[in-house]
Amino acid sequence: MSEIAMELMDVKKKIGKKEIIKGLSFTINKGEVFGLIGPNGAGKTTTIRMMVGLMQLSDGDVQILGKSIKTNYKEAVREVGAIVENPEMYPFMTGAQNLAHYVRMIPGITKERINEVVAIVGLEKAMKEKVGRYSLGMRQRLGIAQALLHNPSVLILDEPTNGLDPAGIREIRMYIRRLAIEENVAIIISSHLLSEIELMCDRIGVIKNGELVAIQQVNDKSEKDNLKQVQIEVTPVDQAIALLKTHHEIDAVQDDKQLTFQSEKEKIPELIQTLVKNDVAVYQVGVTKSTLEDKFFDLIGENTIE
Ligand SMILES: Nc1ncnc2c1ncn2[C@@H]1O[C@H](COP(=O)(O)OP(=O)(O)OP(=O)(O)O)[C@@H](O)[C@H]1O
Repeated sequence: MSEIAMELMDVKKKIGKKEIIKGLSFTINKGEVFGLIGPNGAGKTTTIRMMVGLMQLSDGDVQILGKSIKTNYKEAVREVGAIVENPEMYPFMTGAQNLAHYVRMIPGITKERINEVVAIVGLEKAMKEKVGRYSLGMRQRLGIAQALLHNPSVLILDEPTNGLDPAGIREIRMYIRRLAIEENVAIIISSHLLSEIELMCDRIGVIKNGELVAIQQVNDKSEKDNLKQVQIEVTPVDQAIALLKTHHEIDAVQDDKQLTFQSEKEKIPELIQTLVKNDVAVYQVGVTKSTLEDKFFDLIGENTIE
């Protein structure tokens, strides 16, 4: 079973009277690349700011390696590396000087670790060059290296491909995938572009109006083709969500009175049996062919899907 790196538990955010995030719950595993996607204003940045401890939660909790961001802030945040706003880099200094400058602020980072992260993002040869001469993609990679220095369990990147040309996007994608595998970190990426994120993520969570509307596996093509979108109408809903999670490792999402999740068709009777055996009343079971892309067309509108 995969190890959970981060768990969002009914996370809510209210600013003034407006509820911006309305109860987000999902988990991200070590070694997994998780995409958070949704239209502009959906709540991605707000969610990420809460995940990294830059913004307080109004309700719920975020746990990183089981450490609560509310009750164990320092230890929880220690496990997170992030690029939320553009990382501060000095163009007149070389890559190596920038990292050395940054390291002065965090105790315990060795020279070996610096060399290690530089190698992970493939910037060995550019270390002696001034950052002002770097391409945007190289600057992003240096930012990623910086965020990795303290060996975090979770790396969070807000719109990492913003402003990059196709070659830069390809580069970042490659390093992100490599990072998840080699360092076994959980990587969370936000974007409003499906086409970009689909290629680098294992799973994608779709948010709209501060709510999670779908979670979908993406990278494993064979599995993706075999998976069905299942909707069930059940009570009590919370119990059904918990049962699917503990017995079958399924992340079900509440969508009005229904629960939606992905499953292989052959497994559906078994899932329903678990629910019924545990006194959950099942009123309806539906299977649709709706794909993630269809959802995006509904959600985001055609013109932003490339
Ligand atoms: N400080 C604030 N005060 C009031 N409303 C806010 C504040 N910050 C964000 N919002 C609102 O919260 C909602 C979510 O914003 P957020 O920036 O998290 O969305 P997003 O999905 O990251 O969008 P984008 O892709 O445009 O960055 C928006 O409707 C935004 O107007």
